[in-house]
Amino acid sequence: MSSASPLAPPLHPLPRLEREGSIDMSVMPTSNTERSAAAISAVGLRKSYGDKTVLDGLDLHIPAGSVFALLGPNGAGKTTTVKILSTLVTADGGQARVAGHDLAAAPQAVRAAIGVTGQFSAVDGLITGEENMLLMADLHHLSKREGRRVAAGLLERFGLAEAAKKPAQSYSGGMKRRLDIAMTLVGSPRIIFLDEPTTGLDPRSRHSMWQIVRELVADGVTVFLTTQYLEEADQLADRIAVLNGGRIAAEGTADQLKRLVPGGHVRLRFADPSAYRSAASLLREATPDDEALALRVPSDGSQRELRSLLDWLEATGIEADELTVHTPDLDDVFFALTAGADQPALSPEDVR
Ligand SMILES: Nc1ncnc2c1ncn2[C@@H]1O[C@H](COP(=O)(O)OP(=O)(O)OP(=O)(O)O)[C@@H](O)[C@H]1O
Repeated sequence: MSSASPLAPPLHPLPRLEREGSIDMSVMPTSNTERSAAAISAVGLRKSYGDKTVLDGLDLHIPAGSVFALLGPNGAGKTTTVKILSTLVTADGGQARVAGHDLAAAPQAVRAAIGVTGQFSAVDGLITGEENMLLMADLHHLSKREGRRVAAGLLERFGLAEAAKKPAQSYSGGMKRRLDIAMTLVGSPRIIFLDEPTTGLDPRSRHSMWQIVRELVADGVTVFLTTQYLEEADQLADRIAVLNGGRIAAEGTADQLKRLVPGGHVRLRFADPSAYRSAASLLREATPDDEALALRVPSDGSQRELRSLLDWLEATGIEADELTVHTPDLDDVFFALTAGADQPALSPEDVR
């Protein structure tokens, strides 16, 4: 499996949208032969339970060595996607390749290349953290000596060395999650699925989990993350996809997604009241704030729009003392894109 830099340019840039227009819900193209090597790719994945369609043609392309976050409201099908891609559940239709292996034709090879942690924890509470690790080492057919070496190293790395001889059921939620990930790493997987890894954790444990993810990625591991926390996706993911109605409603970097919803603006602040007044009279689309001597100019924050604003200021000889770009946050994007899901959806205005 070749690796690709997480800093590679966007594989399928989102289309530019009309500023005042509605959100483009179109699915981004995913079957492009010019793509870089994928750790995970899927085309047209489908899954129904009874007459409920959970996945209705899911397309994915996740470059090796990157973090991909799948967001979606409760019941959107995030866990179902993880279960399919990790061979725990079979899809009704579509194709997927994980670590270069076809999911349907070579599920054993897929299983050997991946690790899965999250909502279905593998931790046995009745035995110690160390015993859990050694059990894992046995499952991976490591020799006793090698198993002890790997277990000790991982327990140390995840801050569990002191608690190693205590039963796992005495661990805090954060410690259990760390043990779960440590157990997954015994097999040195190149791809890890983390299904809601920080749900229920306090902020400190959440940050320590984020650090673990960053370290995994620095080691070249590909991380497929599902999360309810938009900040988590924002912090960790190279690319984020929002799952809604069984399909990917939008996909891109956090910044690209934020540009999808209206509400972004540039704030120009002036020290000189006369400069402020002339700018306000010329920039008709701007919302003035007389008290702060500031103008709020609608903008998607793109380089093109910023350049045209700066060019305009230059041409008119108006000098702003401060220019700040404000993009909507991921909450805005999430609410806007998942309107129509099972629970009441809010418009971007409602959440601003
Ligand atoms: N084994 C099953 N049998 C029947 N329905 C199922 C089964 N597994 C999942 N579902 C249904 O499929 C839908 C998607 O479930 P899934 O757990 O994938 O959602 P999710 O996005 O992970 O949600 P959450 O954020 O709440 O964990 C839900 O409506 C769920 O009830």
